[in-house]
Amino acid sequence: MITVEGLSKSYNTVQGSIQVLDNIQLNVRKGDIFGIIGFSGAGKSTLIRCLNRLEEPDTGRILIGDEEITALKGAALRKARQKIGMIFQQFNLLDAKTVYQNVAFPLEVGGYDKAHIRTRVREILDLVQLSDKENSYPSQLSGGQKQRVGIARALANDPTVLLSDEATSALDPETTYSILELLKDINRQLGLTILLITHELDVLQHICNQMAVIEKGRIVETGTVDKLFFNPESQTAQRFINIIHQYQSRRFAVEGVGAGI
Ligand SMILES: Nc1ncnc2c1ncn2[C@@H]1O[C@H](COP(=O)(O)OP(=O)(O)OP(=O)(O)O)[C@@H](O)[C@H]1O
Repeated sequence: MITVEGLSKSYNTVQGSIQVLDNIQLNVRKGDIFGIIGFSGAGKSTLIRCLNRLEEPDTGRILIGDEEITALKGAALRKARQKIGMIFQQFNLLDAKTVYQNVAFPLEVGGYDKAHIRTRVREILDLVQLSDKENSYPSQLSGGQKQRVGIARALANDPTVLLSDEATSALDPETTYSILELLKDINRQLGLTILLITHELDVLQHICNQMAVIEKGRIVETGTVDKLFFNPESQTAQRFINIIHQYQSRRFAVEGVGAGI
């Protein structure tokens, strides 16, 4: 469903060119919830933004469904982007528009008629359990509700994949779980392939079946999420797992037998 071959990307800065992604290879199957985990600065956001060409890769090929994204430009690229839903850490909602208008926006851009838009927006707001908020403005919503609007907007055009750029990082743990559960439901109900980036093992553990570990712009490990927990191979994966082990052993030292169980 998503194939990335030989993707590299550098940024020009006042200090010169810095290479942020180095020969990335990825293969995400249809129906996967695929998590890319890495520490801050590893290149996660750059990678996910290259997938829909919000960032322009230097080299490499990106295929999503039947489309070779890296071969498209102009109107063809804009059309292909309509089938790539994306959600963001800071939600990126239009503050001057209501919930209804935010979700309707990509459908208006897609040129659908008003009756279709009305039916689709109501259907999607029902799916994300926000039907009672259609006339509210983003400023009147909680963080979790704002992200539900973000998800509804991303789903409006019936995308083939959903990209999540740290979508739960700005949310408290309880709200994070409710959003992750919603993404899981959407994956199950719609069979939608989800690719997410995160720096939280919890997120990976909670919803992903497959993962890749990114370290200094390179994919250093891929496989199932269970493999990451039981047999971490890369330095980054081992650092993530060590953080959990240290936390558990400290709790054990403070609380004794049964701590953390
Ligand atoms: N527009 C830019 N211009 C120059 N350097 C950039 C730009 N965007 C990102 N970088 C640099 O590229 C590297 C990777 O950044 P990126 O945001 O992709 O990492 P990340 O893994 O998503 O980090 P975080 O978890 O902190 O968001 C960092 O060193 C960052 O400073």
